[in-house]
This record gives sequence, structure tokens and C-alpha cells, in this order.
Amino acid sequence: MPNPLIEIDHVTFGYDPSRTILNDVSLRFTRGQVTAILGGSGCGKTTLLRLIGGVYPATKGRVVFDGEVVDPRDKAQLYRLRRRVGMLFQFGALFTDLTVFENVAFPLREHTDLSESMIRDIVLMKLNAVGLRGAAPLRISQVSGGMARRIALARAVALDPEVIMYDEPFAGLDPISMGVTANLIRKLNDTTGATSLMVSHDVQECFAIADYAYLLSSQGKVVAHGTPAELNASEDPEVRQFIRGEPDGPVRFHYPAEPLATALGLGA
Ligand SMILES: Nc1ncnc2c1ncn2[C@@H]1O[C@H](COP(=O)(O)OP(=O)(O)OP(=O)(O)O)[C@@H](O)[C@H]1O
Repeated sequence: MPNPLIEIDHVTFGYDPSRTILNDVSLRFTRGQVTAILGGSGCGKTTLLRLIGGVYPATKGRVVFDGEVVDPRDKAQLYRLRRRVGMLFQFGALFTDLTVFENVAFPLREHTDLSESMIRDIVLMKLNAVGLRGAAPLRISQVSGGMARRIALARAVALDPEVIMYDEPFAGLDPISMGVTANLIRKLNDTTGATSLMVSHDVQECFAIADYAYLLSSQGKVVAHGTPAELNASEDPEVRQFIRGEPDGPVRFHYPAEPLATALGLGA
């Protein structure tokens, strides 16, 4: 794979030593591409984004960002790296008591000393890109869930980040808003030349816009990776189960347990 901007190199991680969340995973994120990280709830997708952001150190292995090994103890490095990353948090995390305009202006006020008129122009351009320039004066409490996600998107790209990380960008959205958000992620990636990482369990939405995808198992392993077309064509039962959303397959519906009859004292 050519020229990854970010590389997760044989990373193992657990929040406490007794429980491994990510188990020797390797992923590469190519410049200019949209890469999806797919997996069921709790498999460690958000944790992976935290390791890239230097929130926690890997227990084993390394995270490499544009040639530099990410070291959470190196605060100067973290500050530099984080300036290059825009983040769309799960459910947007907007400031509900501020206007749409002020939400998008927030990172510009925090991280730059641009003039008020420059900030205004940038905010209106970012809102225009997500189709919501006209909503600038509204309060967050007055906008729909789908609009809120687009506002969060505009805020995530306010500082023109090189990397945009999306944590469950489709969570809680109706099908139309999902499609709109997916198209915007692709469009923002292509118009800004950014590199996008998208963590999600919405396979079809991700496949519609991703260049490449990784599939994580509940054991914190990479089960498969490839282009959406390659993964769609996979004969691997676990990949097929996940992609088709089948309730049972190699990934069992039942958590391991003794037979029900035994548990109920009905043994033969
Ligand atoms: N700060 C934390 N401290 C301890 N355990 C945590 C912490 N954050 C997450 N976990 C645990 O780590 C595991 C992986 O969580 P993570 O949020 O990375 O999963 P995920 O794949 O993003 O799931 P979801 O799609 O539900 O958000 C879960 O079992 C979770 O309970």
C-alpha cells in the first residue's frame, strides 16, 4: 500500500493489564483516502482513535504519524500532531447553548488569532460546504439531528486538518441523513485533500464511500481488510456474517454458557 500517513504497527492495548482490547493489530491509513474501521460494539474502534490521538500509549507496538512515533508523554509532539487532526466525536458533541455559527467558530477562536472578519468568512465557507450557511444564527437546540451532525462536520474541518477522524458518524441518523453525511465525508475528503478515518458499524454506508476498510473482531483482532469490493466478494464466513448483518454465524449470538437445560436444573 503506498505511502501511509498513519500506521498502526503490531499494536496491543488494554485499559488494564487483565483485559486486552486490541490484540496485535496492524492498520495503515493512506494519504488522501477514506479508510473505514468496522466492527461490532465494544471491539475497540474508539480505542484505536484514542491511540492515534496519543491519549493512551500502546502496551506493545507503535503508532506512527507521518513518520513520527506517537509518544503520549511528549506533550509538545502531541500538541503539534493534534493541530493536524480534526475529530468528529460520537453524536457530534456540540455546545448546545451556542449558535451554529459560534460552534464552528470555536476551534478558530481557540487555536488561531485570526481577525473577526476572517473567522466569519471561514465559518460561512465551512457551513456553506455542508449546506447550512443559512442556519448560522440558529441555536443548536433548534436544529435536527441530521443538521447537528453536519454542523459538527463543519466544526471538525474548521482548521483545515490534514487528518479527519470520524467516530460513528452515522449513529442515530435516519437513512436520508446517513446518506447525506456519508456523501459529505467523501466530498470534504476530496476537496480538502485530507486523509479520513471513519470508525463505524454501518457497513453499507461506509462501503459506499470508503476506499479501504478494516474489519475488527470482538477479540480485538483485524479479521480482514481490503477495498469494499474485495470484502464484499470475500468467502470468509466471519466477513460475510458481518457484512450481511446475519445474527448468527462464526460470531455466535450466545455468550459462551452451560446448556440452558443444565442451568435450569432440567438435565436428563
Ligand atoms: N476509558 C476506559 N477505561 C476502561 N475501559 C474502557 C474505556 N473506554 C472503553 N473501554 C472498554 O474498552 C472496550 C472497547 O471500547 P471502545 O469504545 O473502543 O469500543 P468501540 O468498538 O468503539 O465500541 P462502540 O461502537 O460501542 O463505541 C469496551 O469493552 C469498553 O468497555
